[in-house]
Amino acid sequence: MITFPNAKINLGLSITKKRPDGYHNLETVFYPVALEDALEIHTYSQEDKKFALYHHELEITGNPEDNLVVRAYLLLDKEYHLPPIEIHLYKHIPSGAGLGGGSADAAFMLKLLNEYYRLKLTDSQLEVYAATLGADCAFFIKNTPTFAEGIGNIFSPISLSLKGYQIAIIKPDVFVSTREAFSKIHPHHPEFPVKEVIRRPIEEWKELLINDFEASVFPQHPIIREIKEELYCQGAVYASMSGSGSSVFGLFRPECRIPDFNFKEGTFCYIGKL
Ligand SMILES: C[C@](O)(CO)[C@H](O)COP(=O)(O)OP(=O)(O)OC[C@H]1O[C@@H](n2ccc(N)nc2=O)[C@H](O)[C@@H]1O
Ligand SMILES: Nc1ncnc2c1ncn2[C@@H]1O[C@H](COP(=O)(O)OP(=O)(O)OP(=O)(O)O)[C@@H](O)[C@H]1O
Repeated sequence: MITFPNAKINLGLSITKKRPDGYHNLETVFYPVALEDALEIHTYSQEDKKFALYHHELEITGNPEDNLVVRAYLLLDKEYHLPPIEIHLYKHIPSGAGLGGGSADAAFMLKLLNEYYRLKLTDSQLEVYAATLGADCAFFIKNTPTFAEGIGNIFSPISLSLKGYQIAIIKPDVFVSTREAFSKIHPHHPEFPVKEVIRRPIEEWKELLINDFEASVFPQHPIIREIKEELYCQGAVYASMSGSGSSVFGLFRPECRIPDFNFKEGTFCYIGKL
């Protein structure tokens, strides 16, 4: 059975408080984007080991047992004693991009196992499992535009549709550590709360909708700021870094002709429709 885990972008991201457990409270809107990995599982015929993981296309660092799809499988296996499986992960969403690729893979693995082995878990139950795998993992269970607060795990649905808009996602060949990015933030409540700005016309977002990580990440990696500026030069109605970087997205009106970008070699570029 196969599924297609998709990326997310953050529309606005305010880091409001450092918590005693070391994590941070934040406010953001998660919006799904059709940039997809492919994730396929089969019951494994050789029963001498629990799983075999094969990656294809983009590289993923780390040991197989640390891969989030494997962690998702082992989490459900602990409770439901699943058969051994063979996993094929075709990676197209770049890692360390702020696009939630690893979290999406994990959440889609939970949904896939639920369906394949008829575990009959509800979305709420799947969200509880997902939340133990990563801060923004639970979003990908329902995978609809969502306002998130808490550590990124308390959700309220929002009625926001960007249908018809085009999106460009550009990721330069630089890595931003999410943990390190959080450590450089001075948490504060925003002048214009994300939840309110998002209800305003998209033309107003440029001045009001802020990703707090940009202020600390741009000085260290000026190329990310340059990409954002280029997206505005090319006609984006709104552009921002996603998550803690290093990707930047630009939203373009349905009728706008997105040019062929000419970024440095090694830059990841995706152009699609919302
Ligand atoms: C910044 C965002 O991309 C916004 O969507 C996400 O909140 C990041 O989510 P993620 O990559 O799934 O993050 P995790 O893998 O859970 O956490 C990585 C590290 O980031 C820090 N972290 C993460 C989320 C959060 N609300 N506060 C934090 O301080 C913690 O040091 C944590 O060890
Ligand atoms: N299935 C997976 N796909 C990608 N990375 C994975 C996966 N499993 C574990 N990882 C590890 O997680 C790290 C972060 O990858 P991820 O794709 O989630 O990017 P991210 O940009 O940090 O996403 P986020 O928006 O959640 O911050 C990688 O460096 C990698 O070592």
